[in-house]
Amino acid sequence: MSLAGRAGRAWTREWLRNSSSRGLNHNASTSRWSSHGLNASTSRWSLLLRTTAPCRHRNYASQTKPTPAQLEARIAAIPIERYRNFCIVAHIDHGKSTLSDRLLELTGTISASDANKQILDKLDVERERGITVKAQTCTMIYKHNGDDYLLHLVDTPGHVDFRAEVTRSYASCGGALLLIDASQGIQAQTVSNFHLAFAQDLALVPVINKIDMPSADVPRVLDQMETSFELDPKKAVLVSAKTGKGVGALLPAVVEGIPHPVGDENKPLKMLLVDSWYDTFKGVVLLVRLFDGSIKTGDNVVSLGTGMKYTVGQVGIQYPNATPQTVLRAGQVGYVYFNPGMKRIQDAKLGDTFTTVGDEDIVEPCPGFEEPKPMVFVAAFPTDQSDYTRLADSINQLVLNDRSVTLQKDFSEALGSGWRLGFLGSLHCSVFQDRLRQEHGKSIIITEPTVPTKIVYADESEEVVQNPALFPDSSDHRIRAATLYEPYVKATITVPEEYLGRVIELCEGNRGEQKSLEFFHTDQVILSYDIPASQLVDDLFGKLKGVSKGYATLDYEDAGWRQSKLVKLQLLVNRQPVDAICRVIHSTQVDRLGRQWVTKFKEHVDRQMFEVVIQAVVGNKVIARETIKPFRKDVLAKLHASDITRRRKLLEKQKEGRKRLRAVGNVVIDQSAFQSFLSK
Ligand SMILES: Nc1nc2c(ncn2[C@@H]2O[C@H](COP(=O)(O)OP(=O)(O)OP(=O)(O)O)[C@@H](O)[C@H]2O)c(=O)[nH]1
Repeated sequence: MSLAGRAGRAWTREWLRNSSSRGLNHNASTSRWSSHGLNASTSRWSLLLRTTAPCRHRNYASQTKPTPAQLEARIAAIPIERYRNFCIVAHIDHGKSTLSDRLLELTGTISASDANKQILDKLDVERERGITVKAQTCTMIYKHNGDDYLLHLVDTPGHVDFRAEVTRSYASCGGALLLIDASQGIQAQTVSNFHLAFAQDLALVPVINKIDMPSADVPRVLDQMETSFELDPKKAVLVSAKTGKGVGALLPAVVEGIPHPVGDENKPLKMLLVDSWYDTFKGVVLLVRLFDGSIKTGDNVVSLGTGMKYTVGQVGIQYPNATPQTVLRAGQVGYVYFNPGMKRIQDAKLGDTFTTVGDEDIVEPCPGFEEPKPMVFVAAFPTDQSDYTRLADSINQLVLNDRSVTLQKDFSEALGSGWRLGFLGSLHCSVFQDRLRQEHGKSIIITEPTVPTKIVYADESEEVVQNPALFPDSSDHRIRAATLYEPYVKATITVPEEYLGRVIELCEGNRGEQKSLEFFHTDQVILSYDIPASQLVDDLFGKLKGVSKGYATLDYEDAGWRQSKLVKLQLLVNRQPVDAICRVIHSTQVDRLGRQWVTKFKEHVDRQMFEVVIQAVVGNKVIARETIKPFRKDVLAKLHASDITRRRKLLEKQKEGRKRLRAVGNVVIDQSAFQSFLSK
């Protein structure tokens, strides 16, 4: 039976609730590009263009781009019945950004030369990695059967860490293009995106992309779509986003298959805050969806969430860059910023509703979005403490534009002052790390990613510990009577049957618990596992790719806390804990990790004038130990054998030196040792 049929709407809605409770909410944004001196709104769209090869064989005639005055007049003449708000959702790399680019060209919103200019202008983490981390939006005008249609397109990120971007995009859309790669077929994120859209009653237009590839197998994908999602194969649009083949049929399918938004321009303003980003000159810019009413420069509006009042400075649309408009109307998606500008990104609460001052009591707020919940934590320290301020400035700048990153000051005996940062997932964390490393090179130390732990004490009080160094020691009597919990995820894995055995072995080896296994095509399997989040963070995705020759795909959602046998593993150097090297892990992993730590740390510590003992311990129990023999400086080499007094004096001095260092436990370890140890 199909996924849709089997699961049913109730199940899917439950799935949606769970996935939104994960609170993924990435907002990597534009000032990142602004820091390179780029215009914020121009750069937002650049992500759409970054992976796009110039279209050499267009199979469609693109429409011409109107002047700003023509644009405004044309938009004003379009009734809400001819609006279509839609997004493109797909598994990672199935071609969303490339297809979006083709649609922009087709509607005359960009020209090939615009695209090339932007491609040349941009250099950023997403482009280097070829992934989208941020939903990008754009308005287009499309002439269909003689009438203008106002289309609002959202290109969503494919990677699971940025799912909140997709969830939020759905709030401003009436439908979605569900894009599937003709050679790969349905993959993990196709399944989860389908469920998300299905649960929100969104109209779906199935699109099969990459039909130009020699390995494309369209009948197979059509069959998968029908059996798994009960989608009518006859409704699928077959395209090559790369060559442009078939793309001309897509927008008629959007106009006919996706319903127009519902709203009344004459009612009081009801405006949902979908996204926001920081601009150095304008302050916080809001991406909004108008449900009712209209908004224009000079209007006084109020946030129903915070009660704060603002005067509108400018309204406009992304076309594809910020294009001012006189007015935004019910059903439209556009941007708004205030004058004076909103200063703090925290004041822009995603999911908040705005209305006109005076209408607060008559407008019902929209349901809103869940707050983001960080899942992966790392600590960052400057290698040289004199770099602290410089590093603080750039971390603050990055966090200002990515509200889903949490930031706290941290201090480590070993590494000095630094910060503890929380992220939505491993990719989110590594994109941020890359960004910091690009700017600071070897002058930054970043600790291994960890997940939080929940402690429920005997008196039923609870504590969530994000920094393992602050996890109570086993000598603390309260922890001995406490119950410990670790976060779990529900992982959905798709894999060809031939790798099934190895994937199951990997999941079980990572403490996974199988929930279901089903074939969704003759040789394709969907597996569902409950897995500890700590295992996921420990590069489960990379390992999965390894055992399946790159064919397995993974998607996950928060599955809450589970009771677990956790212990705190610490690294001691001459009996002093090295607080930067400390983990709360499952008891079964202690021996392996303990041995690994001491062996690896030994490699990075130079011999000293005294013996250095490296231990991995759980409480008082030593799990593994390594010793670095003292470096016996041959102070006597040059002395004549008969000079006994001088010989004794020198030996005494050397012994004294060793004793002093040992006595204070002050093993001098070069920071680069931590850097080499902590970098994988
Ligand atoms: N042969 C072929 N390649 C394509 C086609 N569409 C996209 N690609 C290629 O597939 C790769 C991924 O395309 P993107 O548009 O970045 O995919 P995406 O889904 O936006 O990626 P994420 O946003 O990171 O999930 C790029 O190398 C594209 O050039 C197509 O129709 N045919």
